[in-house]
Amino acid sequence: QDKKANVVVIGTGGTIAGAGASSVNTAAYQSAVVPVDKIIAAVPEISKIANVRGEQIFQIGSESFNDERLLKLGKRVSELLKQSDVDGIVITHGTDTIEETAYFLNLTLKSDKPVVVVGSMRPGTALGADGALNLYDAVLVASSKDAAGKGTLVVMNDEIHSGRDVTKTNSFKVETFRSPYGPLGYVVEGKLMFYRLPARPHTTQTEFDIDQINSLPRVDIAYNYGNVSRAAYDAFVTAGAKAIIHDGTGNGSVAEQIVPVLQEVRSKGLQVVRATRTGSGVVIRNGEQNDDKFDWVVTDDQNPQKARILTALALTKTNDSKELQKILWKY
Ligand SMILES: NC(=O)CC[C@H](N)C(=O)O
Repeated sequence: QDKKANVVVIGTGGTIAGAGASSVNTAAYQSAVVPVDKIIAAVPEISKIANVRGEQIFQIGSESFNDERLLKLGKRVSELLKQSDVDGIVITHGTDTIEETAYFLNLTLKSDKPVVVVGSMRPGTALGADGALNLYDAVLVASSKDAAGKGTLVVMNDEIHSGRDVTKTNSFKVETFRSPYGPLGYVVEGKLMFYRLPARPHTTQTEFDIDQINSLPRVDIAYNYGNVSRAAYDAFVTAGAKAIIHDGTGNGSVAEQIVPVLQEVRSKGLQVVRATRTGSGVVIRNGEQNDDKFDWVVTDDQNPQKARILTALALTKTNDSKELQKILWKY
């Protein structure tokens, strides 16, 4: 690179901003305590690859992300992306909900500039801390023209993932982020190596624009298991949900006592979205249940938490179940 890129690192908290009482605390520590400027300063190698400045937007565990914070983050990223003196963005983020934030940004940002979400599984104080290298790699990706136009990316553990696909699969290991179809590429020794491209529309190719969205309709997720009852569904209806993601067993199957509940939910105007709790695969329309008859919709391969994000965005555009189904299959 002849000229160093300008990258803004937005701090939101998480373990990458965490600190433990001792170096052997790899999994027990306080997250979201180290300011973003201190996290950047701890990796002086970064100044050789980019001009970086930090901006602290939140200092939270990512489990505490809500729609309001998601919108605030998205709007700030969008604002920065419009500045000619900003070439790329890195967001330091707790890993628990990275996949939701990354999918949301992937669907709503209107820019080709690289946006990279990064976290760590061990705090900076731990033996084998992974945050410094992850941050270095994230800045590298955010500075690179090769990463432009590929949607919002998640960089962790030497891998570059699409924000659409990536999901956290292990509660404590460094090797926790996986995409069902593999990462888009690697970052090794300061080099980006891409092998795949996202097939689904993202960022500039979608109908969702963060600048135009000021609130998200309430969408809840009802987890299913043996002996499941209607209690959660009723509570979500009472709370004012506009859609319920039925986090179903297997292929989004519905227990016999829940079938009439979902019919009732739909008759009250809420959308019913069948998803799978298995962690992978697509839910087949009219497979386990007659979706045509009940006017329910199915997820494609989005896990329930990603389906919640997409459904909420879809409901800002339409409340027609056929349109919603098309959107779930498109993105
Ligand atoms: N590894 C992590 O980042 C987890 C810490 C915290 N629960 C969070 O998601 O922010």
